Amino acid sequence: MPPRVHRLVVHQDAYSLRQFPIFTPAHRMTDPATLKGHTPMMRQYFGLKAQCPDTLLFYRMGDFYELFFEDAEKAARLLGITLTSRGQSAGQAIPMAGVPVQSVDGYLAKLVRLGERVAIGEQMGDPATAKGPVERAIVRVITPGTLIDATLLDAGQEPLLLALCPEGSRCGLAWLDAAGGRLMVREVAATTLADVVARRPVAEIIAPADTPLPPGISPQRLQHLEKSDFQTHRTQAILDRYFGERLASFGCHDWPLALRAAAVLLHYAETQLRSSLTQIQRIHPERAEEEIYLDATALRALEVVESLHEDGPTLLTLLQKTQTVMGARLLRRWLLRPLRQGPALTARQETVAALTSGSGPVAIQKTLHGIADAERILTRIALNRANPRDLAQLRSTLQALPALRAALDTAAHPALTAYRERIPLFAALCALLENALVDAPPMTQRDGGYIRADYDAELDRLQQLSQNLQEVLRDLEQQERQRTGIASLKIQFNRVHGFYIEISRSYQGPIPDDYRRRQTTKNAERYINDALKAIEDQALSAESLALGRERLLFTQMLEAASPDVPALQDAMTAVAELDGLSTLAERAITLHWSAPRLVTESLLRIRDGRHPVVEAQIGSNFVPNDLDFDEKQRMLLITGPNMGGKSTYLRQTALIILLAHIGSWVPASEAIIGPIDQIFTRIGAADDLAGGRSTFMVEMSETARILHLSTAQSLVILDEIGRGTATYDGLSIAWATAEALVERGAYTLFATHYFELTEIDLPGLRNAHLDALTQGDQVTFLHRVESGPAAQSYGLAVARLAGMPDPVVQRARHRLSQLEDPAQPSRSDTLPAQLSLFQTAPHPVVHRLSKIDPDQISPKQALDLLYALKELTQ
Ligand SMILES: Nc1ncnc2c1ncn2[C@@H]1O[C@H](COP(=O)(O)OP(=O)(O)OP(=O)(O)O)[C@@H](O)[C@H]1O
Repeated sequence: MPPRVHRLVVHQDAYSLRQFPIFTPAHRMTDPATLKGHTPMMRQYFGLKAQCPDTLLFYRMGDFYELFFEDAEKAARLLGITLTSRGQSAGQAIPMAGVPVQSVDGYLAKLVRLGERVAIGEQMGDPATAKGPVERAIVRVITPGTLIDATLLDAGQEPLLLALCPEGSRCGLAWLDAAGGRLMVREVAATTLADVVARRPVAEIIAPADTPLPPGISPQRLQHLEKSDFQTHRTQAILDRYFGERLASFGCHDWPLALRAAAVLLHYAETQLRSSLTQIQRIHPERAEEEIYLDATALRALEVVESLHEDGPTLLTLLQKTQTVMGARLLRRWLLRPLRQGPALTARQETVAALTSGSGPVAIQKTLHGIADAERILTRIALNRANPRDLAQLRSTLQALPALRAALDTAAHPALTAYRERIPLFAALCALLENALVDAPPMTQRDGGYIRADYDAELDRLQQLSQNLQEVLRDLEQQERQRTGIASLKIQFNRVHGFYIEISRSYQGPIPDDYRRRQTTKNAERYINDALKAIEDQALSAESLALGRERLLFTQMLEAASPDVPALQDAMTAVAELDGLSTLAERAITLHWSAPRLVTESLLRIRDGRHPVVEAQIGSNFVPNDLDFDEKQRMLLITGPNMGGKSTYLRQTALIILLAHIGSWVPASEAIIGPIDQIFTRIGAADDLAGGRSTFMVEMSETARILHLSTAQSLVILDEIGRGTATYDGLSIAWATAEALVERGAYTLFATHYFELTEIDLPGLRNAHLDALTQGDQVTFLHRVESGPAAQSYGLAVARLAGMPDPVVQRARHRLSQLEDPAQPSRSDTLPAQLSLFQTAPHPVVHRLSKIDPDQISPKQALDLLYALKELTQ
């Protein structure tokens, strides 16, 4: 089936539900011929479904959201809910599945995690007054890339929506973090698009029809839109509506494709959310020349934010001591996008330095405790989707600000005073929230109870009325007991059936004439009479008036907060930065790190460098090592035993450089670092069977990328390349790669088990090895990097250490001595011939058979050969 292409219609007016542009493709069910014979309600359902054909439609019916037809079957499968059927429409039973409105969030969260899109069809009219089915409308479409509700979002994650706008050899990209209110853009050569997309996990992608699926993205995540949606005249109107004249000040006017992507992105998101994205105040251009490029492979191999093993430690988990979730997410963003030397990085370094001096970071950190996830709350306020608890959390955030500012004042350091200026107090808004909201408001407005007593006289009056009712009811109960003589009679209330007079079944006497039956239960009959009905009407109207009044007051509060949203967003950005930076300061002190020196000369000098994550696990047993690269000395070829610490040394160098470029201190006693533009890694064996690439193919394509893209300012880490193929092929590839990188002048750490490579004699290349001691068959790793090549190989000792059976180790030793001793039969007799790329080794039996000529051997020789072949199969 060809992919469905949606069309977005550009609207320039303010948004309202009714005028909202909807995707155009018509659902087959809206065909008048198909609709014939269906009930009015089902016709309404098909009308809504036609607006959002590729979604699961949650159709509100009273206290449930119902799904019908294929949606019901799919939801039943994905959510494990019961599939039933509802009456008949057009002569057929309608498959149906439903979820209670009260618990819908959990189900939505699950569907969104599975990458599904859900349309919410709400009841808009009053069921009591509606003729025919009550009016319904799609109030929003929930998609994985446009989440803003706290219940659907993981606090630590930032689901991103990405728009692509390719044209010729270039492509514009725009990412939206809808909940955080951030929009980032970039423009790249089409050849690097796949890399740039892979670097940042995205929840959903939109692109013009025919755009191929970027690698690693599941087809379900990609939405194709009409190409015309990306045309400049349409996109410009959207940008004008959002940013007007300010657009020119964002510094991305020279990126027309990125701006078009941004516009389509905004329009797509507002179409799903059915609201203008007023939380988006600006566009952040991401310029390649400002950042250190670390591709997805390097991020994975270095275990920066995700471990290669389930729940394993990462650099992020080591750093993640932030006080707020905003700070936690920011730290993650910093790690994914390290900065090159420049004012932004210098400012972070200066703040971290300021926070490590004086009374240390703890004074600031203590004041951050009460601060909630305010940036997401502000988005919900901007979109009119905030709930009472959101406002209470905003209140506690505002209440924490004076102490934070006081702590910044006390620190009296220019770097920190600058932050003080970025965090105003919002005293009026804080006072409003303190006066209006109860201490612990409920999550939803549904049942009221979130506005403080004494805040509004009218609300107090209405609430008084409904509370007095308790007394009135008690009086009536007393009266009725006396009048009827039924001692067990009770007057009660429940939400479904309202007020009732309950008479237990144990009472067998006559029931008063004015009692009308309301409900029968197992143990009792429930009645109502005129007196109780009058009280009920009064109560319900007082209650609904009070609820309405609370809603009105809440809306007024949101309106009062709205003008402060942009300034509050800026303040929260400053708070998140302070949290991130004070965490880096705390880590620097606790983990005994030192401030790196970023210099403009071409050099890398590390004294006593450590791998921060390995050190966190083994503590003082970690052996620090140095590294010295300068203008002349650019490559280190590292040999040494398995388990000696080669990979650890390689990775720690990359991590130290990464940490230095997020503004952090580093695990070394000294680090002097010249300009770095990119970090590349080729580590470990990973295949990509789903992508149709073998281990060796992955290894070669990663190496090829490094050879194409690295420069004299790049750090390149190569861990045993060439292993995945025949020895001589692998060795030759490793050799040629090493030579190419030396010529390129990239800072290269090259770990290898090919001792032959230590013979390369080129200026700029130096040999080093990881030290180990052997005694008999025992090997002790010293984990110290020493200069010169390793003296011997320790493979067999390590194999024994790993528990290989003794006979196998013995046999290997024997084989090794044969291979190493030139007097022994030549290699070509004992080993199959060297294999070239992509060939597989023939089985020894085949090898032996290929050498004989059956016409030339006697029956006796044939029998001997048969026995020999049999033995080879053992
Ligand atoms: N500097 C060090 N100090 C203390 N222990 C270390 C150090 N470096 C590595 N180790 C320990 O040695 C183990 C093996 O290290 P690593 O994986 O770096 O070895 P390797 O030489 O790359 O091995 P192989 O060649 O088999 O890949 C690590 O898991 C760690 O526990």
